[in-house]
Amino acid sequence: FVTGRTRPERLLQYLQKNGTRGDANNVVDTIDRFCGTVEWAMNVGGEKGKIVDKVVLETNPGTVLELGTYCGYSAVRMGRLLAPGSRLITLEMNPAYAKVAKEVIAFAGLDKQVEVLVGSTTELIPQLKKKLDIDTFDMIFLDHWKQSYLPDTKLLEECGLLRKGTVLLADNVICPGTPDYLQYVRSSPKYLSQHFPSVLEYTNAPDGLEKSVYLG
Ligand SMILES: Nc1ncnc2c1ncn2[C@@H]1O[C@H](Cn2cc(CNC(=O)c3cc([N+](=O)[O-])cc(O)c3O)nn2)[C@@H](O)[C@H]1O
Ligand SMILES: [Mg+2]
Repeated sequence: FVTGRTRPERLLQYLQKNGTRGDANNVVDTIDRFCGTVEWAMNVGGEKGKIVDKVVLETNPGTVLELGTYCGYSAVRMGRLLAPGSRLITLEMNPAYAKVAKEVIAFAGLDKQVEVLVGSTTELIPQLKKKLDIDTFDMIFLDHWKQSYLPDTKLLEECGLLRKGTVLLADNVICPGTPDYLQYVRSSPKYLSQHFPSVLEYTNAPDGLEKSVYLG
């Protein structure tokens, strides 16, 4: 048994005990085993994760921005598929979670490709161009507070961080659900959206991902 105070700490302890350091595929499988057999956690998970893998491989992004790192599962899942020299920036406002995520990402051997920034999206998004030598992102993964998806998408547009063809991939558009975000990306002429039905991580409850291409 593991003795961490918080769920992310228990997940990290389980990984350190049962995982293979430097093997990102094994880290993904080990976290999925923890969540499937010991304790549920809000990672995108294995089923939806296969759809994330497909979109990342099709997009082959040089720069990825993730909103809501949590334990770093999806950062490792996407980071393991990036071409050498590509970068994934992930934003996490909870310092304790960010600390766990940094250790999970380092355990997977991806600390060169993946960078965790601690702070809220509202505070960090306007600073990204200055902080990083990144002009626009090729892909955005939204997995933070569901009511923040829409305002943060508009903020990304206003800050000029999207370009023609940027792929937005949103988790949980069915469960817990992001109705205002879905309505926006499906009705706005600025986006071309596609829905990928799936199940909520580690359960058989209906959920799904929404892939929306920014048309500029
Ligand atoms: N504006 C924000 N800026 C930066 N980090 C944020 C922000 N909002 C939440 N976070 C961070 O995301 C992490 C994880 N998180 C994600 C959510 C929202 N996600 C869910 O609530 C969720 C819930 C379920 N579920 O209930 O079944 C399943 C999922 O896949 C989910 O992503 N809340 N905290 C937390 O560490 C939090 O600090
Ligand atoms: Mg999620």
